[in-house]
Amino acid sequence: MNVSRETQERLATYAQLLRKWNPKVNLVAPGTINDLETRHIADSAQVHAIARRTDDHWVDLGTGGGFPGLVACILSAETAPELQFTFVESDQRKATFLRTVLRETGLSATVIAKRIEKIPPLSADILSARALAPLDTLLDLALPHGTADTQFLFPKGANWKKEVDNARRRWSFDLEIHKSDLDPQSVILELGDVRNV
Ligand SMILES: C[S@@+](CC[C@H](N)C(=O)[O-])C[C@H]1O[C@@H](n2cnc3c(N)ncnc32)[C@H](O)[C@@H]1O
Repeated sequence: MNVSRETQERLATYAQLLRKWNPKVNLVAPGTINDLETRHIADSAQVHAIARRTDDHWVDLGTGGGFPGLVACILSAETAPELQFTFVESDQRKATFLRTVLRETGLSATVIAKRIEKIPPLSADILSARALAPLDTLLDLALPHGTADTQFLFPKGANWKKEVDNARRRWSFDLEIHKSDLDPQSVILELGDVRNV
């Protein structure tokens, strides 16, 4: 990754903490921990690369161990330092992990350790979520936290076409499909102008 030394150090601190916490908190599937940099972090960096640079507030729902929100936060400290991040993660131990990484990397972001359905609207300019729910139900969770202009960014696996077809039954939206550089079957769905039909 072509990033500054400071960003490299922050990513290394994050990876080190994740490896330390993972056996107890299950932040990523144990079988994928060896691919942390090449899989989870690189996957999240692709989302950051697509995100608009001009916005104020990025919300990541169901952040878990930090994908893609915390990686985007670390990378944005270099590319878009004004961008504010909010992570919503209802699991208290995972939320504590996220706060620990923020403290150890010297970054600030808001961590809301509550259920997405229970919190007031967040007015996201950019809203991301990975592995939280199928697109149809994901939009139920995400839309209350967006605005008319929100850029929705959802990494999806091999099933993405089916998810889009299902979602079109209840939702209309502009869609741009970004192919993943890491897995030929995976994509990042970029949605805009999302409406209930
Ligand atoms: C499968 S994990 C994915 C974590 C991360 N986004 C990733 O891709 O590695 C889903 C996460 O969403 C959280 N979650 C699920 N439903 C939620 C809800 N309604 N409100 C807040 N967090 C939720 C879970 O605690 C879990 O950490």
